[in-house]
Amino acid sequence: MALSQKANVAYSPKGGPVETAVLDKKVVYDTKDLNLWYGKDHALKNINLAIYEKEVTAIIGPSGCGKSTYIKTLNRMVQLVPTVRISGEISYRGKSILDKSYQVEELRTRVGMVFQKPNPFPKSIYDNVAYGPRIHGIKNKKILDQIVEKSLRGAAIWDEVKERLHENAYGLSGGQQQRLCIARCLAIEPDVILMDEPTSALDPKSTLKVEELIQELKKDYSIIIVTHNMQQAARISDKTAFFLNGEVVEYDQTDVIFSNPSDKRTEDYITGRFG
Ligand SMILES: Nc1ncnc2c1ncn2[C@@H]1O[C@H](COP(=O)(O)OP(=O)(O)OP(=O)(O)O)[C@@H](O)[C@H]1O
Repeated sequence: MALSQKANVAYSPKGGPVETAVLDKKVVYDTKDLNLWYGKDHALKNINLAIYEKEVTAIIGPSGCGKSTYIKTLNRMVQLVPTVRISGEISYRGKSILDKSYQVEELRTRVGMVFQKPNPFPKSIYDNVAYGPRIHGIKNKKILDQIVEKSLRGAAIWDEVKERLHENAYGLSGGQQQRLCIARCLAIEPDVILMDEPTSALDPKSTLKVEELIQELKKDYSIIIVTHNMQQAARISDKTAFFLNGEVVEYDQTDVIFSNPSDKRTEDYITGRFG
């Protein structure tokens, strides 16, 4: 069923919420008329996207269309690139994050990120997960133990590592390292988890585990995932945005995007005609 036909959901096909008051789910991120340039390269063009809480939102599209750039605007990581220039607005929980007055540190405690390649620190499994809480001033060993166990359980890796918590994280398999990175993310109790192709370096079995984990995590977190894997987007996401050449071509419920897209370019992409 198309989003717009659902009784309690108001929705604009181009991405913005129409009447947020009648939505049963809150908007976590609202992006309005976002444009981004790397020097002269216009990488994001008039992006309008409302992202809802406790859902999985997939960002799909061919290489170089701006998917990673977009999710890196959501935690302001993209502004680490010196040539970047941005216009438009992104609000997170109602506050404009592009405003100079917005404290980026606050955003980073609310929004975690998982990257394409697992990137554990060269530390023990325990210290990887305890790192964020320690930075936030938690020193009590009992509390840290609890956070570490809860986060590793939350990332569905506790049983595999509970006997080796003080061994180096580099001794884990790639799939385990990725789930450890998700645990590290959960330890700061984020609101949102950004995932940039989190399974592209993993084998099918580990991919499945991470996908199952994402399904579990969306009960408590809002997840935005960039993926090249169309089946993955179809399997795990609630909504899907199709990006092309820096624009959002179509954004809708995932089943609509994959069964009844309204734009020919979306259909061509999901049926493998290009990209
Ligand atoms: N740090 C950067 N400096 C300059 N240009 C960049 C930078 N990062 C990305 N770009 C450019 O911005 C455009 C969008 O890139 P982006 O990485 O967001 O695309 P993507 O859809 O995530 O691609 P992929 O699927 O290959 O990861 C590309 O033209 C790319 O060359």
